[in-house]
Amino acid sequence: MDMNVKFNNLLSRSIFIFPIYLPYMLLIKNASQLLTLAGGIKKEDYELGIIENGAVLIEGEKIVEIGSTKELKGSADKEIDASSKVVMPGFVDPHTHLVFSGTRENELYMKLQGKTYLEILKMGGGILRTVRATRNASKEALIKESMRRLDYMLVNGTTTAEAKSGYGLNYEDERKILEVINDIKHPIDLVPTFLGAHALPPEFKKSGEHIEYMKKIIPKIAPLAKFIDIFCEKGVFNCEESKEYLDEGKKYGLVPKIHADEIEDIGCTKVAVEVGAISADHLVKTSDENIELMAKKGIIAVFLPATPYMLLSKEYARARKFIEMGIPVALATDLNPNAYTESMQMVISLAITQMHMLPEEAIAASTINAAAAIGMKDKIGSLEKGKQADLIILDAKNYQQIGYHFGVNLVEKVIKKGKLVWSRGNVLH
Ligand SMILES: N=CN[C@@H](CCC(=O)O)C(=O)O
Ligand SMILES: [Zn+2]
Repeated sequence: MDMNVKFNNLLSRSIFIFPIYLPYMLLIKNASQLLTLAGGIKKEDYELGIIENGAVLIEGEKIVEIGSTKELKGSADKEIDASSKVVMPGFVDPHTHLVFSGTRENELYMKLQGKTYLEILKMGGGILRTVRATRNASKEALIKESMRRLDYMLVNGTTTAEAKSGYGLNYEDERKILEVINDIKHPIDLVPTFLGAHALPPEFKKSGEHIEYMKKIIPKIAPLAKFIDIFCEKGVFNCEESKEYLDEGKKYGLVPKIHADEIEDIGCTKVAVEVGAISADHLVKTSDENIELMAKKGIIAVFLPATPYMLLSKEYARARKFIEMGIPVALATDLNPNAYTESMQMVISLAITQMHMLPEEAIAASTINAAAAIGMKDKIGSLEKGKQADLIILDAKNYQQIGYHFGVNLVEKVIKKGKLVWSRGNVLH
């Protein structure tokens, strides 16, 4: 048999054996408003990029085309009609403590009697109460509890979230939490943060001793995390300890984040600037001078309005000041047993009503800016060609209804990596 015939036989057999799968094409069409959020993370850059009667063409896990329904219709295997709905990027939640055991609703009574967050912590409640419960919980139990929270997050429109350790405060239990974050199987993509310096555990008398212990375990724990974080606060960890601990994390490739100025401004944003943090979070008490410092270094401000809300506080981060200073601002739930919410829609409502952010600013802060706060703005957070196809379809005629129509879940469908993973009425993932 001559070579040619042999080659043709081989080719025909190989085509037969390895049929080439055409990737699945999905078209989301007829959106009353399609928000692309393409453009950037600073006020003067980003725009909602609204397309009336918009459509998104998805191939496999990626967005391949954005445009009007007229341009794109008829080009997919499956179509989802988004008539009189808003279509936008899935919410990104850049600050959560979602892996924990036990709850602290009892502390509502203490707050109602006027006890402060730090007073409750000093009494062995707060974070330390959750540490005791989480240390006693098995990895399996933590996975089970976290899956329920992730399901609530998904149906409320979150498609990517950061998740911190911080309720172990020793090597074994910090590792256990980070393994849960790395191993859990859920449509929501998780980004792990090592928050070993979250509070002073009972085994140490001085905060400096705990920092020394945590610095020693960083080499073993670093492979399980992308970020490192600390609760820089009066009576918890001071600026010097924070800088030392974050700098040690950087040696092992961990990108710094910092809980700053939640209760007092002791200068933690200065530490954020010195270590080149990707974000500083809370910022309720940040002084004008330190806001200016953050502006110079382009550090992303992450606001967590659900925390003052659940601390019965009237004081929220001065979002307008940060925005006027040109600082990119993001929003997050801060999901934890003190601020126990999975809803980015509730956070958007609080950002508008309590921090006077414009709806457009709050939406950008919950998508593209939030993606930037976890180093993922090139992959998610906006609807652009080549980005991951993470979208949500909301029962809203226009985007201003998000935050305005509050206390309910407006999300009707969630598409994650090009797949419909949740549709109101049944769970598909
Ligand atoms: N303040 C520090 N850490 C979390 C709260 C954790 C907790 O209270 O369990 C926060 O960011 O608010
Ligand atoms: Zn936090």
